[in-house]
Amino acid sequence: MAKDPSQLSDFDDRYEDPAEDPLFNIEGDDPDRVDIFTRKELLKVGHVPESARIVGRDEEIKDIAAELRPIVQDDPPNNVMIYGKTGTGKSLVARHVTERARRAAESNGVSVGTVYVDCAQHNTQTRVARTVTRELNKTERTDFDVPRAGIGSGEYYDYLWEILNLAYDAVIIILDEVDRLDDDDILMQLSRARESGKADCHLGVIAVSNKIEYRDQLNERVKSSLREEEFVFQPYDANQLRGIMKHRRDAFHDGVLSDDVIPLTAALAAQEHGDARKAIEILRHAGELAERENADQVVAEHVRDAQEWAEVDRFEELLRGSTTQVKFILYSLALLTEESSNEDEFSTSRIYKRYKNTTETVDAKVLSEHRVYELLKEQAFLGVVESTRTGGGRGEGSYLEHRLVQDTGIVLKSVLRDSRLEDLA
Ligand SMILES: Nc1ncnc2c1ncn2[C@@H]1O[C@H](COP(=O)(O)OP(=O)(O)OP(=O)(O)O)[C@@H](O)[C@H]1O
Repeated sequence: MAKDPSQLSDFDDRYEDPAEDPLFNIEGDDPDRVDIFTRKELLKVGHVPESARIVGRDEEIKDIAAELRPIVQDDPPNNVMIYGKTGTGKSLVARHVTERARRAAESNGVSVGTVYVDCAQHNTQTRVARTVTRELNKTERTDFDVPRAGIGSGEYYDYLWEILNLAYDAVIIILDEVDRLDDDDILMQLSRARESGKADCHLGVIAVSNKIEYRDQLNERVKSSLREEEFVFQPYDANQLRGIMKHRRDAFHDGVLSDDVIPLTAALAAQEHGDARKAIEILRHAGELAERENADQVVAEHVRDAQEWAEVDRFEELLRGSTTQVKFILYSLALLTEESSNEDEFSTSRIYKRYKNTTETVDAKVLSEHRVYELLKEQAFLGVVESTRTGGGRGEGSYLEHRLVQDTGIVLKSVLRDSRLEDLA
């Protein structure tokens, strides 16, 4: 008998009525339990909020709209480049303005296609060309399908030019994290499509990057064909972050957020570099922690725990791909730091002694002191530790001392999340 593809397996369940499965039985929930969230989707990072919820970016929205405005009258838009640190609203503003431009143009009888591409995920020319082409293809207008695989970027471009000619007056393409592309030829293809006679459609590119030096890396031909307008988004201050979060408070049920939660979350995110993504993530996670604890309210302590969780996560991301040996070294340095109340910089030989101790405890291979020194220098290059040269006393040579950049608690927690280091915990 053919299997129902929606079934994950032949699930031989003990519960006749699946609603009785205790893991998922919502009837058994405590009736006094307070629901924390009412519209959690407002706290999702990819969520594009309506205008009223966008705070402190009026000028940027106006400026970028001015670059796209020509499409409303079926004239060519300008290309735009948006720079700024992470979480400063670049993607949000790009998507928001693009959608408004599309609606305004459509109501004026100009048909506009829009595509958003995350170049961190689609980092080759073929992948971007495929995403753009397949998303823009409207079979009812073009009467053909675009293959998912088996063709190269050149063929995707051929499809794309045909789609642009058949289906649209103008198209706006957002290339987010554009610096992650392994080849900038796509920028040239798109910006030259019309003048080279390939597409009879206005094409605007909004490229987004958090690397301000990105433009200098572009090849001259790309720069001259893109001729884009540049905008730099500044980080948010604590006031703006507070505003951003207040406009999402209806993600929570009334009365669930204690008064100090939003100011504290804003202050913590502002201390970093005014990252709205981080602020929203901390707020969501604080809510989840309260939910898990069955608490009636989200309070300051949930925010602090959520912030620590975010830092451990970020640090773990930085360590992803590091060997177990590197983690032994960082673990040893963290312990040394914790044990010493008045110093946080240690010579390689002190770290090595501690490291030997650590590896022996779990019966792991012990590297040579020189190798540990090299690995510490590698970690300094990655920004995990800071190594400074110290002059020895008389007759002694100078040597390196190493210090953890991140809080020891965070380092210990991230390192111990690795199951291979479980025994140390
Ligand atoms: N001005 C704002 N008003 C309301 N929400 C905002 C604002 N700026 C950013 N956000 C929210 O913060 C989160 C991160 O914003 P966004 O993705 O636009 O940042 P970004 O600058 O593109 O970051 P990255 O470079 O890391 O991609 C999103 O959830 C977004 O909705």
